[in-house]
Amino acid sequence: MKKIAVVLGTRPEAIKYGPVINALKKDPRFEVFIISTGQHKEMLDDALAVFDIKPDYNLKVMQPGQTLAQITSRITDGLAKLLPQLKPDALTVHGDTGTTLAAALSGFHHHIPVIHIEAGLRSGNVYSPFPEEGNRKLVAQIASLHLAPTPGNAANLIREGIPENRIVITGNTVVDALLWAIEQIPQGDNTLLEALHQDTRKIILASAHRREAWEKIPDIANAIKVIAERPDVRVVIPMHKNPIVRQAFQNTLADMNNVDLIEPLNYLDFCRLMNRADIILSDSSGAEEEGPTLGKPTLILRSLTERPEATHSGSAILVGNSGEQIIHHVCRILDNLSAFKGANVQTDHYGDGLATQRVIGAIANFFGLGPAVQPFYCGCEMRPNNYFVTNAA
Ligand SMILES: CC(=O)N[C@H]1[C@@H](OP(=O)(O)OP(=O)(O)OC[C@H]2O[C@@H](n3ccc(=O)[nH]c3=O)[C@H](O)[C@@H]2O)O[C@H](CO)[C@@H](O)[C@@H]1O
Repeated sequence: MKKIAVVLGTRPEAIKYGPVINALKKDPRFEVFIISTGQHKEMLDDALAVFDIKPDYNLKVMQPGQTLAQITSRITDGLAKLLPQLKPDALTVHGDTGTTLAAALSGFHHHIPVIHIEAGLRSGNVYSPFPEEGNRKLVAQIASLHLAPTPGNAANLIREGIPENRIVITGNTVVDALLWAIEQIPQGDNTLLEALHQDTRKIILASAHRREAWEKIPDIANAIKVIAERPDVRVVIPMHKNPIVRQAFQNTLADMNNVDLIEPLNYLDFCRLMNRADIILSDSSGAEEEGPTLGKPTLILRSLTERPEATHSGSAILVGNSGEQIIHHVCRILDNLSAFKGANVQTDHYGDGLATQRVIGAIANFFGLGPAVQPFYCGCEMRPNNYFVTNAA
Protein backbone atom coordinates (compact mmCIF):
# COMPACT_ATOMS: atom_id res chain seq x y z
CA MET A 1 0.00 0.00 0.00
CA LYS A 2 1.39 3.42 -0.98
CA LYS A 3 1.06 6.40 1.36
CA ILE A 4 -0.17 9.54 -0.39
CA ALA A 5 -0.07 12.96 1.28
CA VAL A 6 -2.69 15.22 -0.29
CA VAL A 7 -2.03 18.91 0.38
CA LEU A 8 -4.68 21.59 -0.18
CA GLY A 9 -5.57 25.02 1.12
CA THR A 10 -8.21 26.87 -0.90
CA ARG A 11 -11.86 26.48 -1.92
CA PRO A 12 -11.20 25.62 -5.57
CA GLU A 13 -8.58 23.04 -4.59
CA ALA A 14 -11.12 21.40 -2.25
CA ILE A 15 -13.72 21.24 -5.03
CA LYS A 16 -11.35 19.87 -7.63
CA TYR A 17 -9.68 17.45 -5.19
CA GLY A 18 -12.99 16.31 -3.62
CA PRO A 19 -13.74 13.47 -6.05
CA VAL A 20 -10.05 12.46 -6.17
CA ILE A 21 -9.68 12.25 -2.37
CA ASN A 22 -12.83 10.17 -2.05
CA ALA A 23 -11.69 7.80 -4.81
CA LEU A 24 -8.19 7.49 -3.31
CA LYS A 25 -9.68 6.71 0.10
CA LYS A 26 -11.75 3.86 -1.34
CA ASP A 27 -8.81 2.38 -3.23
CA PRO A 28 -7.04 -0.41 -1.29
CA ARG A 29 -3.75 0.36 -3.06
CA PHE A 30 -3.45 3.68 -1.20
CA GLU A 31 -3.39 5.12 2.28
CA VAL A 32 -4.30 8.81 2.20
CA PHE A 33 -3.38 11.68 4.52
CA ILE A 34 -5.17 14.97 3.92
CA ILE A 35 -3.16 18.00 4.94
CA SER A 36 -4.93 21.37 4.92
CA THR A 37 -2.72 24.42 5.02
CA GLY A 38 -5.78 26.54 5.93
CA GLN A 39 -4.86 29.20 3.33
CA HIS A 40 -8.60 29.86 2.88
CA LYS A 41 -10.45 29.17 6.10
CA GLU A 42 -14.24 29.05 6.09
CA MET A 43 -14.55 28.70 2.33
CA LEU A 44 -12.22 25.69 2.37
CA ASP A 45 -14.07 23.92 5.18
CA ASP A 46 -17.44 24.56 3.50
CA ALA A 47 -16.20 23.12 0.21
CA LEU A 48 -14.67 20.05 1.88
CA ALA A 49 -17.90 19.44 3.81
CA VAL A 50 -19.80 19.08 0.53
CA PHE A 51 -17.62 16.04 -0.22
CA ASP A 52 -17.75 14.86 3.39
CA ILE A 53 -13.98 15.29 3.76
CA LYS A 54 -12.17 16.26 6.96
CA PRO A 55 -8.45 17.03 6.87
CA ASP A 56 -6.23 14.79 8.99
CA TYR A 57 -3.84 17.68 9.66
CA ASN A 58 -4.32 21.44 9.58
CA LEU A 59 -1.31 23.76 9.40
CA LYS A 60 -3.57 26.79 10.14
CA VAL A 61 -1.38 29.26 8.27
CA MET A 62 -4.11 31.85 7.66
CA GLN A 63 -3.44 35.20 9.38
CA PRO A 64 -4.94 38.59 8.56
CA GLY A 65 -2.98 40.58 5.98
CA GLN A 66 -0.36 37.87 5.45
CA THR A 67 2.17 38.21 2.64
CA LEU A 68 3.08 35.61 0.03
CA ALA A 69 6.42 35.18 1.78
CA GLN A 70 4.69 34.47 5.09
CA ILE A 71 2.28 31.95 3.53
CA THR A 72 5.17 30.17 1.87
CA SER A 73 7.38 30.06 4.94
CA ARG A 74 4.58 28.94 7.29
CA ILE A 75 3.57 26.11 4.96
CA THR A 76 7.12 24.86 4.33
CA ASP A 77 7.83 25.10 8.05
CA GLY A 78 4.66 23.17 8.96
CA LEU A 79 5.33 20.47 6.38
CA ALA A 80 8.97 20.17 7.45
CA LYS A 81 7.66 19.02 10.84
CA LEU A 82 4.93 16.72 9.47
CA LEU A 83 6.47 14.99 6.45
CA PRO A 84 9.32 13.23 8.32
CA GLN A 85 6.70 11.65 10.64
CA LEU A 86 4.29 10.66 7.86
CA LYS A 87 6.95 9.46 5.40
CA PRO A 88 4.58 9.49 2.39
CA ASP A 89 5.55 7.73 -0.86
CA ALA A 90 4.21 10.71 -2.82
CA LEU A 91 2.79 14.14 -2.19
CA THR A 92 0.05 15.51 -4.43
CA VAL A 93 -0.53 19.20 -5.12
CA HIS A 94 -3.18 20.86 -7.23
CA GLY A 95 -3.09 23.82 -9.61
CA ASP A 96 -1.23 27.01 -8.83
CA THR A 97 -1.92 28.49 -5.39
CA GLY A 98 0.53 29.51 -2.68
CA THR A 99 -0.27 26.17 -1.05
CA THR A 100 0.61 24.34 -4.28
CA LEU A 101 4.04 25.91 -4.62
CA ALA A 102 5.02 25.69 -0.95
CA ALA A 103 3.87 22.05 -0.66
CA ALA A 104 5.72 21.05 -3.84
CA LEU A 105 8.84 22.71 -2.52
CA SER A 106 8.48 20.81 0.75
CA GLY A 107 8.12 17.51 -1.14
CA PHE A 108 11.30 18.36 -3.03
CA HIS A 109 13.16 19.25 0.19
CA HIS A 110 12.24 15.85 1.64
CA HIS A 111 12.94 13.80 -1.53
CA ILE A 112 9.26 12.86 -1.82
CA PRO A 113 7.95 12.53 -5.40
CA VAL A 114 5.53 15.35 -6.19
CA ILE A 115 2.43 14.60 -8.27
CA HIS A 116 0.97 17.73 -9.84
CA ILE A 117 -2.75 17.63 -10.64
CA GLU A 118 -3.99 20.31 -13.07
CA ALA A 119 -0.51 20.73 -14.53
CA GLY A 120 0.51 22.59 -17.67
CA LEU A 121 -1.89 25.56 -17.71
CA ARG A 122 -0.08 28.62 -19.06
CA SER A 123 -1.15 32.18 -19.78
CA GLY A 124 2.29 32.93 -21.26
CA ASN A 125 2.88 35.88 -18.92
CA VAL A 126 4.68 34.99 -15.70
CA TYR A 127 3.19 38.02 -13.93
CA SER A 128 -0.41 37.34 -14.97
CA PRO A 129 -2.12 35.87 -13.15
CA PHE A 130 0.22 36.69 -10.28
CA PRO A 131 1.51 34.69 -8.54
CA GLU A 132 -0.32 31.69 -10.04
CA GLU A 133 1.48 31.51 -13.42
CA GLY A 134 4.87 31.56 -11.69
CA ASN A 135 3.68 29.01 -9.12
CA ARG A 136 2.60 26.44 -11.69
CA LYS A 137 5.77 26.88 -13.80
CA LEU A 138 7.96 26.38 -10.74
CA VAL A 139 6.03 23.29 -9.66
CA ALA A 140 6.56 21.78 -13.12
CA GLN A 141 10.32 21.83 -12.48
CA ILE A 142 9.93 19.84 -9.25
CA ALA A 143 7.11 17.39 -10.04
CA SER A 144 7.71 13.76 -10.94
CA LEU A 145 4.26 13.17 -12.48
CA HIS A 146 2.30 15.85 -14.35
CA LEU A 147 -1.47 15.31 -14.69
CA ALA A 148 -2.51 17.70 -17.43
CA PRO A 149 -6.25 18.33 -17.89
CA THR A 150 -6.19 18.91 -21.66
CA PRO A 151 -4.01 18.09 -24.67
CA GLY A 152 -3.08 21.80 -24.86
CA ASN A 153 -1.85 21.72 -21.25
CA ALA A 154 0.29 18.66 -22.05
CA ALA A 155 1.71 20.44 -25.11
CA ASN A 156 2.75 23.39 -22.89
CA LEU A 157 4.69 21.02 -20.62
CA ILE A 158 6.39 19.28 -23.54
CA ARG A 159 7.44 22.68 -24.91
CA GLU A 160 9.08 23.39 -21.54
CA GLY A 161 11.09 20.16 -21.74
CA ILE A 162 9.06 17.92 -19.42
CA PRO A 163 9.51 14.31 -20.61
CA GLU A 164 6.38 12.98 -22.32
CA ASN A 165 6.41 9.77 -20.27
CA ARG A 166 5.89 11.87 -17.12
CA ILE A 167 2.70 13.51 -18.45
CA VAL A 168 -0.81 12.02 -18.47
CA ILE A 169 -3.81 13.86 -19.96
CA THR A 170 -6.64 13.31 -17.52
CA GLY A 171 -9.38 15.90 -18.13
CA ASN A 172 -10.15 18.30 -15.31
CA THR A 173 -11.65 16.85 -12.14
CA VAL A 174 -13.81 19.99 -11.79
CA VAL A 175 -16.05 18.48 -14.47
CA ASP A 176 -16.47 15.33 -12.35
CA ALA A 177 -17.29 17.50 -9.31
CA LEU A 178 -19.75 19.63 -11.28
CA LEU A 179 -21.58 16.72 -12.93
CA TRP A 180 -21.90 15.06 -9.53
CA ALA A 181 -23.05 18.29 -7.85
CA ILE A 182 -25.87 19.05 -10.26
CA GLU A 183 -27.26 15.54 -9.74
CA GLN A 184 -27.52 16.00 -5.95
CA ILE A 185 -30.88 16.67 -4.39
CA PRO A 186 -30.80 20.15 -2.78
CA GLN A 187 -30.40 20.02 1.00
CA GLY A 188 -32.50 22.59 2.87
CA ASP A 189 -34.26 25.56 1.34
CA ASN A 190 -32.53 28.27 -0.57
CA THR A 191 -35.28 30.81 -1.11
CA LEU A 192 -33.25 32.80 -3.62
CA LEU A 193 -32.65 29.75 -5.80
CA GLU A 194 -36.33 28.82 -5.58
CA ALA A 195 -37.26 32.37 -6.61
CA LEU A 196 -34.81 32.34 -9.51
CA HIS A 197 -36.37 29.19 -10.88
CA GLN A 198 -39.75 30.96 -11.02
CA ASP A 199 -38.28 34.22 -12.38
CA THR A 200 -38.82 34.72 -16.10
CA ARG A 201 -36.14 37.40 -16.40
CA LYS A 202 -32.72 36.57 -17.83
CA ILE A 203 -30.40 35.69 -14.98
CA ILE A 204 -26.82 36.90 -15.02
CA LEU A 205 -24.47 35.26 -12.54
CA ALA A 206 -21.65 37.74 -11.97
CA SER A 207 -18.52 37.70 -9.83
CA ALA A 208 -15.05 39.21 -9.67
CA HIS A 209 -12.35 38.76 -7.08
CA ARG A 210 -8.92 38.31 -8.66
CA ARG A 211 -6.00 40.21 -7.22
CA GLU A 212 -5.24 41.75 -10.62
CA ALA A 213 -8.85 42.99 -10.97
CA TRP A 214 -9.20 44.65 -7.55
CA GLU A 215 -8.75 48.19 -8.81
CA LYS A 216 -11.10 47.49 -11.74
CA ILE A 217 -13.97 46.21 -9.62
CA PRO A 218 -15.64 49.66 -9.38
CA ASP A 219 -15.71 49.77 -13.23
CA ILE A 220 -17.09 46.25 -13.38
CA ALA A 221 -19.75 47.18 -10.81
CA ASN A 222 -20.69 50.30 -12.80
CA ALA A 223 -21.05 48.23 -15.96
CA ILE A 224 -23.30 45.77 -14.12
CA LYS A 225 -25.38 48.72 -12.91
CA VAL A 226 -25.96 49.86 -16.50
CA ILE A 227 -26.87 46.32 -17.58
CA ALA A 228 -29.20 45.91 -14.58
CA GLU A 229 -31.18 48.95 -15.74
CA ARG A 230 -32.70 46.64 -18.38
CA PRO A 231 -36.07 45.39 -17.10
CA ASP A 232 -35.51 41.91 -18.59
CA VAL A 233 -32.53 41.00 -16.37
CA ARG A 234 -31.76 40.04 -12.82
CA VAL A 235 -28.14 39.90 -11.65
CA VAL A 236 -26.92 37.65 -8.84
CA ILE A 237 -23.49 38.29 -7.32
CA PRO A 238 -22.14 35.88 -4.71
CA MET A 239 -19.50 38.11 -3.16
CA HIS A 240 -16.06 36.77 -2.31
CA LYS A 241 -15.04 37.21 1.35
CA ASN A 242 -12.36 39.74 0.41
CA PRO A 243 -13.39 43.16 1.90
CA ILE A 244 -12.00 45.15 -1.08
CA VAL A 245 -14.25 43.21 -3.43
CA ARG A 246 -17.32 43.45 -1.23
CA GLN A 247 -16.98 47.18 -0.66
CA ALA A 248 -16.72 47.92 -4.38
CA PHE A 249 -19.86 45.93 -5.25
CA GLN A 250 -21.84 47.25 -2.27
CA ASN A 251 -20.96 50.91 -2.97
CA THR A 252 -22.39 50.75 -6.48
CA LEU A 253 -25.07 48.08 -6.46
CA ALA A 254 -26.60 47.87 -2.98
CA ASP A 255 -29.63 50.01 -4.03
CA MET A 256 -30.46 48.17 -7.26
CA ASN A 257 -33.58 46.08 -6.75
CA ASN A 258 -32.80 43.61 -9.52
CA VAL A 259 -29.27 42.94 -8.25
CA ASP A 260 -28.85 40.34 -5.50
CA LEU A 261 -25.59 40.80 -3.58
CA ILE A 262 -25.28 37.58 -1.64
CA GLU A 263 -22.82 35.63 0.49
CA PRO A 264 -20.75 32.88 -1.17
CA LEU A 265 -22.90 29.81 -1.71
CA ASN A 266 -22.00 26.27 -0.83
CA TYR A 267 -20.81 24.37 -3.90
CA LEU A 268 -24.07 22.47 -4.48
CA ASP A 269 -26.15 25.66 -4.42
CA PHE A 270 -23.57 27.49 -6.53
CA CYS A 271 -23.82 24.75 -9.16
CA ARG A 272 -27.62 25.08 -9.13
CA LEU A 273 -27.21 28.82 -9.60
CA MET A 274 -24.81 28.34 -12.54
CA ASN A 275 -27.25 25.88 -14.06
CA ARG A 276 -30.12 28.38 -13.77
CA ALA A 277 -28.08 31.32 -15.09
CA ASP A 278 -28.53 32.49 -18.67
CA ILE A 279 -25.13 34.21 -18.73
CA ILE A 280 -22.05 33.81 -16.55
CA LEU A 281 -19.88 36.92 -16.21
CA SER A 282 -16.83 36.26 -14.06
CA ASP A 283 -13.09 36.41 -13.56
CA SER A 284 -13.09 33.10 -11.65
CA SER A 285 -11.03 30.31 -13.19
CA GLY A 286 -13.62 27.85 -11.94
CA ALA A 287 -16.33 29.67 -13.92
CA GLU A 288 -14.15 29.55 -17.06
CA GLU A 289 -14.34 25.77 -16.87
CA GLU A 290 -17.75 25.24 -15.31
CA GLY A 291 -19.70 27.73 -17.50
CA PRO A 292 -18.76 26.17 -20.87
CA THR A 293 -19.22 22.67 -19.39
CA LEU A 294 -22.84 23.59 -18.61
CA GLY A 295 -23.23 25.11 -22.08
CA LYS A 296 -23.68 28.62 -20.66
CA PRO A 297 -22.49 31.73 -22.49
CA THR A 298 -19.45 32.57 -20.37
CA LEU A 299 -17.96 36.05 -20.49
CA ILE A 300 -14.55 36.15 -18.87
CA LEU A 301 -13.52 39.37 -17.14
CA ARG A 302 -9.86 38.98 -18.04
CA SER A 303 -7.66 39.95 -20.97
CA LEU A 304 -5.71 36.69 -21.09
CA THR A 305 -6.31 33.18 -19.89
CA GLU A 306 -4.47 29.96 -19.18
CA ARG A 307 -7.66 28.09 -20.14
CA PRO A 308 -7.98 28.96 -23.85
CA GLU A 309 -9.88 25.85 -24.97
CA ALA A 310 -13.34 27.41 -24.59
CA THR A 311 -12.34 30.78 -26.00
CA HIS A 312 -10.71 29.07 -29.01
CA SER A 313 -13.81 27.06 -29.74
CA GLY A 314 -15.98 30.14 -29.30
CA SER A 315 -17.97 28.85 -26.31
CA ALA A 316 -16.54 31.57 -24.06
CA ILE A 317 -15.20 35.04 -24.69
CA LEU A 318 -12.53 37.16 -23.04
CA VAL A 319 -14.18 40.53 -22.49
CA GLY A 320 -11.45 42.16 -20.36
CA ASN A 321 -12.60 44.43 -17.57
CA SER A 322 -13.39 47.72 -19.27
CA GLY A 323 -16.95 48.81 -18.55
CA GLU A 324 -17.75 49.60 -22.18
CA GLN A 325 -16.68 46.15 -23.41
CA ILE A 326 -18.59 44.39 -20.64
CA ILE A 327 -21.81 46.25 -21.45
CA HIS A 328 -21.37 45.67 -25.18
CA HIS A 329 -20.78 41.92 -24.91
CA VAL A 330 -23.37 41.20 -22.24
CA CYS A 331 -26.11 43.09 -24.10
CA ARG A 332 -25.16 41.41 -27.38
CA ILE A 333 -25.53 37.97 -25.83
CA LEU A 334 -28.70 38.93 -23.93
CA ASP A 335 -30.30 39.95 -27.21
CA ASN A 336 -29.20 36.69 -28.88
CA LEU A 337 -29.89 34.18 -26.13
CA SER A 338 -32.28 32.04 -28.09
CA ALA A 339 -29.73 31.74 -30.91
CA PHE A 340 -27.07 30.70 -28.39
CA LYS A 341 -29.38 28.13 -26.82
CA GLY A 342 -30.16 26.72 -30.27
CA ALA A 343 -26.51 26.47 -31.29
CA ASN A 344 -24.63 23.22 -30.79
CA VAL A 345 -22.28 24.65 -28.19
CA GLN A 346 -19.29 22.51 -27.30
CA THR A 347 -19.29 21.48 -23.64
CA ASP A 348 -16.44 18.96 -23.32
CA HIS A 349 -13.40 21.25 -23.49
CA TYR A 350 -12.20 20.46 -19.99
CA GLY A 351 -13.36 16.95 -19.28
CA ASP A 352 -15.80 14.12 -19.77
CA GLY A 353 -16.48 13.34 -16.10
CA LEU A 354 -13.85 10.57 -15.99
CA ALA A 355 -10.86 12.65 -14.89
CA THR A 356 -10.84 11.26 -11.34
CA GLN A 357 -10.58 7.72 -12.69
CA ARG A 358 -7.64 8.76 -14.89
CA VAL A 359 -5.90 10.62 -12.05
CA ILE A 360 -6.12 7.54 -9.79
CA GLY A 361 -5.05 5.29 -12.69
CA ALA A 362 -2.05 7.51 -13.44
CA ILE A 363 -0.94 7.54 -9.78
CA ALA A 364 -1.27 3.74 -9.62
CA ASN A 365 0.68 3.38 -12.86
CA PHE A 366 3.38 5.71 -11.53
CA PHE A 367 3.96 3.21 -8.69
CA GLY A 368 3.71 0.18 -11.01
CA LEU A 369 0.35 -0.75 -9.43
CA GLY A 370 -1.78 -0.57 -12.57
CA PRO A 371 -1.78 -0.23 -16.36
CA ALA A 372 -1.16 2.98 -18.34
CA VAL A 373 -4.16 5.28 -18.61
CA GLN A 374 -6.02 6.10 -21.85
CA PRO A 375 -5.70 9.90 -22.15
CA PHE A 376 -8.62 12.30 -22.27
CA TYR A 377 -9.17 13.75 -25.70
CA CYS A 378 -11.62 16.64 -26.00
CA GLY A 379 -11.41 17.24 -29.74
CA CYS A 380 -11.35 20.99 -29.08
CA GLU A 381 -9.39 21.70 -32.22
CA MET A 382 -11.76 19.55 -34.30
CA ARG A 383 -15.15 21.01 -33.48
CA PRO A 384 -15.13 24.78 -33.27
CA ASN A 385 -18.55 26.32 -32.70
CA ASN A 386 -17.25 29.85 -32.85
CA TYR A 387 -20.60 31.04 -31.59
CA PHE A 388 -19.22 34.21 -30.12
CA VAL A 389 -16.79 34.75 -32.98
CA THR A 390 -19.35 34.47 -35.76
CA ASN A 391 -21.83 36.59 -33.86
CA ALA A 392 -19.39 39.30 -32.86
CA ALA A 393 -20.61 42.78 -33.71
C1 LIG B 1 -7.04 32.83 -5.40
C2 LIG B 1 -7.12 31.43 -5.88
O1 LIG B 1 -7.10 30.48 -5.13
N1 LIG B 1 -7.21 31.30 -7.21
C3 LIG B 1 -7.24 29.99 -7.84
C4 LIG B 1 -8.67 29.59 -8.04
O2 LIG B 1 -9.32 30.55 -8.83
P1 LIG B 1 -10.88 30.76 -8.84
O3 LIG B 1 -10.95 32.15 -9.36
O4 LIG B 1 -11.60 29.75 -9.64
O5 LIG B 1 -11.29 30.58 -7.32
P2 LIG B 1 -12.65 30.75 -6.60
O6 LIG B 1 -12.31 31.08 -5.18
O7 LIG B 1 -13.58 31.63 -7.37
O8 LIG B 1 -13.28 29.30 -6.59
C5 LIG B 1 -13.93 28.78 -7.68
C6 LIG B 1 -14.73 27.58 -7.25
O9 LIG B 1 -15.60 27.92 -6.19
C7 LIG B 1 -16.95 27.60 -6.52
N2 LIG B 1 -17.80 28.63 -5.88
C8 LIG B 1 -17.77 29.93 -6.29
C9 LIG B 1 -18.58 30.88 -5.69
C10 LIG B 1 -19.45 30.49 -4.64
O10 LIG B 1 -20.22 31.28 -4.06
N3 LIG B 1 -19.45 29.18 -4.25
C11 LIG B 1 -18.63 28.23 -4.83
O11 LIG B 1 -18.67 27.06 -4.45
C12 LIG B 1 -16.99 27.59 -8.03
O12 LIG B 1 -17.95 26.69 -8.48
C13 LIG B 1 -15.59 27.13 -8.41
O13 LIG B 1 -15.50 25.73 -8.51
O14 LIG B 1 -8.71 28.28 -8.55
C14 LIG B 1 -8.08 28.11 -9.80
C15 LIG B 1 -8.10 26.64 -10.09
O15 LIG B 1 -9.38 26.27 -10.42
C16 LIG B 1 -6.66 28.60 -9.78
O16 LIG B 1 -6.17 28.61 -11.11
C17 LIG B 1 -6.57 29.98 -9.17
O17 LIG B 1 -5.24 30.35 -9.00
